[in-house]
Amino acid sequence: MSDTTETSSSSLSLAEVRRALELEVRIDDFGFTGEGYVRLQDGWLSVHGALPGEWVRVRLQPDQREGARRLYADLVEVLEPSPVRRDPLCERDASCRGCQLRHLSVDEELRFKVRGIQEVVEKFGGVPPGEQPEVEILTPQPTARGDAYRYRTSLSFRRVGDRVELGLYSPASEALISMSDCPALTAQTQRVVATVERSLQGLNTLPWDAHMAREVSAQVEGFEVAPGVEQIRVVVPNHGVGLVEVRLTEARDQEHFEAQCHSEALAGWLARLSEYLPPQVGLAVGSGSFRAYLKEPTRVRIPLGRLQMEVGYDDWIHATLAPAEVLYEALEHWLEPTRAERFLDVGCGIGTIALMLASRVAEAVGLDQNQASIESAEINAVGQGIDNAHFVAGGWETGLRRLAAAGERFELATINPMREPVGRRALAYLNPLGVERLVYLGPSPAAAARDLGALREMGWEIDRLAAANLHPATYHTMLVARLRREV
Ligand SMILES: C[S@@+](CC[C@H](N)C(=O)[O-])C[C@H]1O[C@@H](n2cnc3c(N)ncnc32)[C@H](O)[C@@H]1O
Repeated sequence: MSDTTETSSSSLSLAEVRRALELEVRIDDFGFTGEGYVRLQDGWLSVHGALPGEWVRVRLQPDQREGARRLYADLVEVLEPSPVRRDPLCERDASCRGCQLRHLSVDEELRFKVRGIQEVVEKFGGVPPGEQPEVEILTPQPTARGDAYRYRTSLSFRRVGDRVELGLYSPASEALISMSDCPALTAQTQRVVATVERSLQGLNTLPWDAHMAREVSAQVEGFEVAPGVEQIRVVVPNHGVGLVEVRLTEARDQEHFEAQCHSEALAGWLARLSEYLPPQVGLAVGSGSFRAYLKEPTRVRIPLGRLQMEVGYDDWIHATLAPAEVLYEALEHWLEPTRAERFLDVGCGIGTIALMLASRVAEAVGLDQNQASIESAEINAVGQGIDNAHFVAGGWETGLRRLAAAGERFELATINPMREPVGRRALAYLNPLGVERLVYLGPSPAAAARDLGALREMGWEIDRLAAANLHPATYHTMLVARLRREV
């Protein structure tokens, strides 16, 4: 009996798919995370890397969950390619899965992102497509291959027998996926990753302290993690000033952390790595809340538009530069600020938006729950000579309530949360704060659309929408919405 089943896909059932080793199927549409999916009689089949309309040969992944309505298969061969398929120009495309849309033309990728925004605004925001403003696209120019914008990457490290590996875990590969020539990284970041990778080879021959090895090594899927070294984080912005942080397995306390740092083996390797790194790239060792800097600079400097932002290691910051600059530029334009107005930056992080707007408004105030970021924002205000921007620490609800109780008023605001909705209770303070124009920047479109739904019920109207392409070649999209309220 042949292992390959040929059939028209939607007539298949989950049980039939489970029985087949390989199948030939027609892909129906995109799934939420950019994978191709096939509608089955009683469920779905997801195929990473397959495009709608394509006829493909797929192999069912092993160990699928009993009773699941969604099954997963790997793409074996594209038998009839879609006209919008492009060469991914990346050898690891099939195994890495970091860029889910790398095989899609840029125009189609942007259409996919616009459609995603329309769908969530309808589903969670309660606005039918016919009543939505047209979804604009905010994307770096030129989009060409849509790559090489990432200047930050966190890589795992492990030792497998005689080999060392530095890279990313992938559901499609046993080995860590090397990032030293990843086309999504800027050339400078690639170079530093390659340097660290080369220097890591030396770890194999280091005389690890037996006690330390016992203390900090762990077994992960049968592989021994290198004693002491868990993860390596690399940040290298445009003009080359960056930092490599070697993350040690969790330290119990300061003493334990220092014992790890000073172990002869690790210290030797770190000294060697420090010599290999370009002069502007600093080196730090960290573990949970402990960090020691071995080589300056201790803070990263990031050019953003006309600002030079200093970023501490506990601060949130975009992982891509050129797309973030496009977003900030659009934001300034969308807010229509005037010198008579006050501006509130909710979820201000290191203060980028407040500082960018400060010269165009009477006063800018930033709110964030991360005390370290508030301190960075203050440093950045002083560093840029801006004296009409102030920053306060606080959570969404407590922070906004405190501002409202103090009688503060703002005509303009931005809200920029992480991937969770801000929630109705906190959003309700925007009205007593007097906010009239609001731009919402939502890294999770579904979460953002829930907040938009809540705001609409409080009298806000969405008058502009955009899909911001902050992570080209991936399915990630930021929802940007401008809202107005009659006061
Ligand atoms: C996506 S970052 C935005 C940073 C900033 N707007 C920028 O453009 O660089 C989200 C920020 O929201 C803050 N945040 C997350 N949850 C929060 C909460 N419950 N209350 C206040 N701030 C919060 C985080 O600390 C983080 O700095």
